[in-house]
Amino acid sequence: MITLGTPLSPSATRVLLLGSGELGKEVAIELQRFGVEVIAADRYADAPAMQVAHRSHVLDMLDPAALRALIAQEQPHLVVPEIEAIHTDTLVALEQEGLKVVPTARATRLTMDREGIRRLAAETLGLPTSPYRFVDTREAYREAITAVGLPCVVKPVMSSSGKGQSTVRSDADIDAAWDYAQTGGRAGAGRCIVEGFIDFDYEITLLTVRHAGGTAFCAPIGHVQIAGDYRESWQPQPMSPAALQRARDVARAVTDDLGGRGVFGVELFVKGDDVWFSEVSPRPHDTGLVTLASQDLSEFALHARAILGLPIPVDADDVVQHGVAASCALLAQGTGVPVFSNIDGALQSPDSALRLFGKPSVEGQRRVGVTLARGADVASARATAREAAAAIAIEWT
Ligand SMILES: Nc1ncnc2c1ncn2[C@@H]1O[C@H](COP(=O)(O)OP(=O)(O)OP(=O)(O)O)[C@@H](O)[C@H]1O
Ligand SMILES: NCC(=O)N[C@@H]1O[C@H](COP(=O)([O-])[O-])[C@@H](O)[C@H]1O
Ligand SMILES: [Mg+2]
Repeated sequence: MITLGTPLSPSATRVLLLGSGELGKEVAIELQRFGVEVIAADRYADAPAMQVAHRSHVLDMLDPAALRALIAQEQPHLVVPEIEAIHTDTLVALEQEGLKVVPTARATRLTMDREGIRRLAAETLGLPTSPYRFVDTREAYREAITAVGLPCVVKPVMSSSGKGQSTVRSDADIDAAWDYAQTGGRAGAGRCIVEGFIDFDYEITLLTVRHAGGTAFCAPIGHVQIAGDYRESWQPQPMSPAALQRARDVARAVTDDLGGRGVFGVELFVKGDDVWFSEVSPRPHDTGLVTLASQDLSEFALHARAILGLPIPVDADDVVQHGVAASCALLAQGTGVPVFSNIDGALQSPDSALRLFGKPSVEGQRRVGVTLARGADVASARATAREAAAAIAIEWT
């Protein structure tokens, strides 16, 4: 029997979000709907999830002392990591003292660092991945490129949304890719992965939910990435039965090993019936924003239910899906505080929807919203979502 308290009272069920971006915002909303007391933390003030939380904290979550102090102060019943910029060894230590981390502190530590999850998947679980090397110096990096071959993909071990990531296609790209990896990650200069390029037909995110009643799968989500960052996603991605079965087998192997409860975004490359494991988020995934339109319980609602130990309605092992839907990231390019216009134009189609994240400012390029659309097929849902995003004009104040 699950009990939930009343927020802001001594009986409250307190959840601390470590990371308060757009994904955390939707998780916070779903937790609020259950009357959970939500505490949001991030590196900057007025982050999206902070705007819908009961209270918030600004800190460097990579600083072990600051992270420990926050957890000591808030005494959360659950800690929900939301971004790849957390001192996870502190979470591992605190879990030993009784803290509950979603899905587990070990899963958070392994997936926070590309080396942990890659070695687990490829070397311990024996799953197919791209060939790879980890490097700390420019010299080792050059040797790794020779060993792995061109084209290859270079990424800081601690990064996300393509930050610090480049594809090296010719010798001329080699030095710039190293320099960007040293400056563009979420945790400063340091170790990188060099991955052989997989020439896939398409890539998917397989949202996998570990919940009180077992493991459930959402329909596969197809997506397009540019410079390592998601631009469009759709669900379901058509797949051969063999490829879908392999994808589920890989997702089950990885998530069984990581353990705990919650949504996992298992990223896979597919060519014909072959499937390669790429990486996994032990939490809702940006490409899974499409589930805000395609599923009765979005990936955020599923995460909230799963981490609270609540039931997930499934049909066999499948999460119910309404039909074809798509999402398109709204990117802002500029400096300052964005103002959005022609929202009415963007929402002309009865099949479209919009989420503006409320990020307080932009410097350079930043994802600030997403459009959602349903459609008769993938092509029309994508077109509607793209048109809605393109209709929005951004000005700066
Ligand atoms: N080895 C590879 N071969 C081919 N394409 C790749 C490879 N590695 C990455 N990519 C492309 O770059 C995208 C982003 O890579 P990856 O998921 O590792 O980065 P990320 O920064 O962790 O992104 P996110 O946090 O958004 O998932 C992939 O979805 C894929 O399109
Ligand atoms: N691919 C991972 C991903 O999409 N993470 C989402 O982006 C936010 C950071 O955005 P920001 O860089 O604009 O602050 C994170 O907090 C999370 O919500
Ligand atoms: Mg990824």
